[in-house]
Amino acid sequence: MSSEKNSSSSLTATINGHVLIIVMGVSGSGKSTLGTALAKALGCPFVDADDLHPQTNIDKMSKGEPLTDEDRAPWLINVRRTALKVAESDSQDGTAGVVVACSALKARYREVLRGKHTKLGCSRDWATGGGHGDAHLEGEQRAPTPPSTWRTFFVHPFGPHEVLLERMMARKSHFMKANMLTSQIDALEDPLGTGERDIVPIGLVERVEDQLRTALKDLTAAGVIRPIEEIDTRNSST
Ligand SMILES: Nc1ncnc2c1ncn2[C@@H]1O[C@H](COP(=O)(O)OP(=O)(O)OP(=O)(O)O)[C@@H](O)[C@H]1O
Ligand SMILES: O=C(O)[C@H](O)[C@@H](O)[C@H](O)[C@H](O)CO
Repeated sequence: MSSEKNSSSSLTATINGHVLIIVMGVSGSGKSTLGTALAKALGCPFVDADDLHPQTNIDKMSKGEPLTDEDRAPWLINVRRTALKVAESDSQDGTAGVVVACSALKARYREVLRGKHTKLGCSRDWATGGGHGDAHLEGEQRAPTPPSTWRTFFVHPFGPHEVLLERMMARKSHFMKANMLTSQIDALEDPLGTGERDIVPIGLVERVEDQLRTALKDLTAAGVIRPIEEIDTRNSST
């Protein structure tokens, strides 16, 4: 990504290599809001995983029924594959990046999003097709074979349930109603609790700009992105 592309925003950085950044969390936690801001700051595309849910999933959630592993499995595979495709089509100067807003509530879901083969607690290994192969899946559902150069990072806004509830109750036209919050919280496997290392925790009640600053700082420390200033310095010395 070129620094010129990012120059309109005050908080800017650039992708380092091939990077998939997933803003995860329960409904109403601010994934879309922070994800959009992060993508803008990085000058890379943004994908909202809610836009990739099949209509059956949306209908189910709209009726107040939580999704199951079986409902989420093909969707998660599609989220990763779509995100990489979008990033690759926007790739510049040997770098490719994309920011995705996706609930990614369970550790096994995050494994699928990292491109690792895993079972999701159902009879079939959705990521690999398991012992049955993936011949039963139609083209769009087939497991991706991600290039090994891709690194995946999760940014996780989390905080008090009362704040989440307040935010969900304030939005009127969203398909996900506030009565689904408990099931979302029950499903969440805290990525810090599971010892996952590619996680950037973010305070839910902070201003979006402060959340963005923390995310950029921690992703820079992890070597996933580079501040624009660093790029400019490097360019001017060559
Ligand atoms: N840092 C913040 N401070 C105050 N309000 C926020 C913040 N981030 C998001 N919001 C508000 O909270 C609500 C939920 O945010 P958002 O839609 O980004 O969450 P989400 O996790 O993508 O939700 P869902 O997955 O349910 O669609 C929105 O009304 C948004 O404006
Ligand atoms: O895994 C899930 O249960 C879903 O992805 C939900 O999290 C919603 O789609 C989203 O949060 C919209 O409110």
